[in-house]
Amino acid sequence: MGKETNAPFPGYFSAAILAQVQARHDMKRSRSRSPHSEKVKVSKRELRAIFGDSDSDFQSSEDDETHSRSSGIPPHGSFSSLARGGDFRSVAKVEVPPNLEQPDQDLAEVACATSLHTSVPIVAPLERPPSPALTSARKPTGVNGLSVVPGFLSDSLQKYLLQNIASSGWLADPQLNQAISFGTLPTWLDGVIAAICKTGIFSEALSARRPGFDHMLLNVYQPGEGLGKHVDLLRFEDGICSLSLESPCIMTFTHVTTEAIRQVLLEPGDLLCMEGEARYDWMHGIDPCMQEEWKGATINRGRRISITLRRLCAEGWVVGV
Ligand SMILES: O=C(O)CCC(=O)C(=O)O
Ligand SMILES: [Fe+2]
Repeated sequence: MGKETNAPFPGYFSAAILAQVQARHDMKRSRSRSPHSEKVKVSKRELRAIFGDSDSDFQSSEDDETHSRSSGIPPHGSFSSLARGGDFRSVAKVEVPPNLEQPDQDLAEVACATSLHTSVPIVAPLERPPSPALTSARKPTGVNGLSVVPGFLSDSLQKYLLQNIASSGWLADPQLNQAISFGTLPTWLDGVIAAICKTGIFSEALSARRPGFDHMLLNVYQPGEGLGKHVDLLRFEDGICSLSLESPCIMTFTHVTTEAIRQVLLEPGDLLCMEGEARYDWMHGIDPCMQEEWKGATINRGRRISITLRRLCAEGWVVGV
């Protein structure tokens, strides 16, 4: 497990940026383990100093504290952090402008977690993975571009993913509730990603892009924890998926202009996909509560883990998660 340092929350800058900003700043390392956050400002000049003028081809490696730029090597890395729902979601709503026009302007206030592991290895799979369902059978959702595929992950595949998450060490510290992997994703996700691209859930163009996804966000929700409603940041391309593990929940979609509301039940093993309208015109969120009602049945909210798969836009590698 890596050492603990302060570092910005994911939510503003890409994981690679976070690692580099962190290395550069040697930011206010704190011995405190409490989950509160603090703020730091990052300017364009600092980003320039880190990346030079180009916004591509930098490498972030767990073995390389300096995170040097390196052409031809795809950026990759992973870390886990503490991002307590409220803090993270409220700050994550603030958009960092994607253009870096004014040289010395502060780009944003970046919340710093007081507990973050920067050197979490990308682990090899534990065993041969069970095959994911190659189904595109979906429930109607009432939102254009929103698909839910119930039972996409068999019980054994859910177990396989959970075992690999556990063995990754990302969440070994119970205080940590989020992990990010970007660039080359853990190989134990390969089968699932390939299956998502083959099921025909997404449009042809999105299904055909390679890599299908280059950013994984793992969220752990303790019983009763929710997720503030939001539209995913624009530094991610269209075509976003989330896999549900361990506990059911109801996800609420709220239209950004009409405020129309639609809800979907997400059960362990379900795959949720957002494309087009669902991705851009509707916010999604999860109510914080211990119990909720779904078609006359009571849903008890235990611990839930979700794996969100996304693809960073080209400029997303520079300014944003
Ligand atoms: O937990 C989920 O299924 C979705 C998470 C999510 O929307 C996000 O992290 O942006
Ligand atoms: Fe989201």
